Amino acid sequence: MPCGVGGEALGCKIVTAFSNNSQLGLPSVMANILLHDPNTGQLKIILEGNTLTGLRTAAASVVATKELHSGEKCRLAILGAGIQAKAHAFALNHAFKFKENEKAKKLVEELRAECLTDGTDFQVSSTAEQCVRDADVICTTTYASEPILHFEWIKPGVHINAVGAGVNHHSELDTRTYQNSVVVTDSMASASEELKGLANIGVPVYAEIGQIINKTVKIPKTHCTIFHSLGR
Ligand SMILES: NC(=O)C1=CN([C@@H]2O[C@H](COP(=O)(O)OP(=O)(O)OC[C@H]3O[C@@H](n4cnc5c(N)ncnc54)[C@H](O)[C@@H]3O)[C@@H](O)[C@H]2O)C=CC1
Ligand SMILES: O=C([O-])C1=[NH+]CCC1
Repeated sequence: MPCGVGGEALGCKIVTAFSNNSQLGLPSVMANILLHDPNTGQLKIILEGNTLTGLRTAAASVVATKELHSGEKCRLAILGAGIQAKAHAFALNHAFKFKENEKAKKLVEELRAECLTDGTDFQVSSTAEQCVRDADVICTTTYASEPILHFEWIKPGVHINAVGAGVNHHSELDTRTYQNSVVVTDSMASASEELKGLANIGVPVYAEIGQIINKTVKIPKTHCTIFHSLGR
C-alpha cells in the first residue's frame, strides 16, 4: 500500500493476512511500514505497522458511521474478537459513547477493565444473532467465508462497518442484507476487484465514502447502510 504526500512524505505499508496464524500464537495480519526520504527516495526507517492498521481501520469505520448513520447510537455489536474487534470497540465507543456493547468473550474482561471508567459496559453474546439484534451499529471483523450476519436479525436503519473476510471481501454478510442496503466503500478502484462478486447478486457499490464527505453524492433512504472497508 504505497502513499506519497507532496514533498512531505513517501511511504509504503507491506501487509499480509494469514488467517491460521492464531494457531501459532501470531497475529493474523502483519504489517510493516517503509518510510522513504520524499526528496531522494532513500529508505529512512522500517516501522511496525500493526498498531497503525488497527487505528486507521477503526478510524475509517468511525468516519463512515458518522457520515452514514444519523440515528441513535445506543447499542454497538461487534462480530469477531481479534485486533480489529478491539480497535473498533475502543474507537466507536470513544466517538459515540454507546450505552451497550455486545462482544465476544475473550476480549470482554480486558475491555471492561479499560473502558468501564467512562460508563461503557460490554456484554458477551452466545450467538451472532443475539449480538446483533437491536444493534444500531454493527462491525464485522472476522475471516468468515460464509455469512455470519443475516438480514432477518437486523433492525431497519442499522449501519454496518464490514471490515473483515480476507479472501472474499463480501462473505461476512448475507445476500439479502446487501440487497436491502446502500454499499459505500473506501476505494472504488479496490472495490472493482475485491467486491466484484456483488454484481452477481445485483448490488452496486454506490459511492466512495469521500464522495459522501464532500457531498457530491447523497445516500438514498434504505433499510441499512454498509461501509465496506477494503483498507485503501
Ligand atoms: N478493511 C480493512 O482495512 C482491514 C481489514 N482487516 C481484516 O479484518 C479481519 C480481522 O483482522 P484482525 O482482527 O487483525 O484478525 P484477528 O486474527 O486478530 O481476529 C480475527 C477474529 O475473527 C474470528 N473469526 C475467524 N474466522 C471466523 C468465522 N468463520 N466466524 C466467526 N469468527 C471468525 C477469530 O476468532 C478472531 O476473533 C480480517 O479479515 C482482516 O483481513 C484487517 C485489517 C484492515
Ligand atoms: O488495510 C489493511 O491493512 C488490510 N486489509 C486487509 C488485510 C490488511
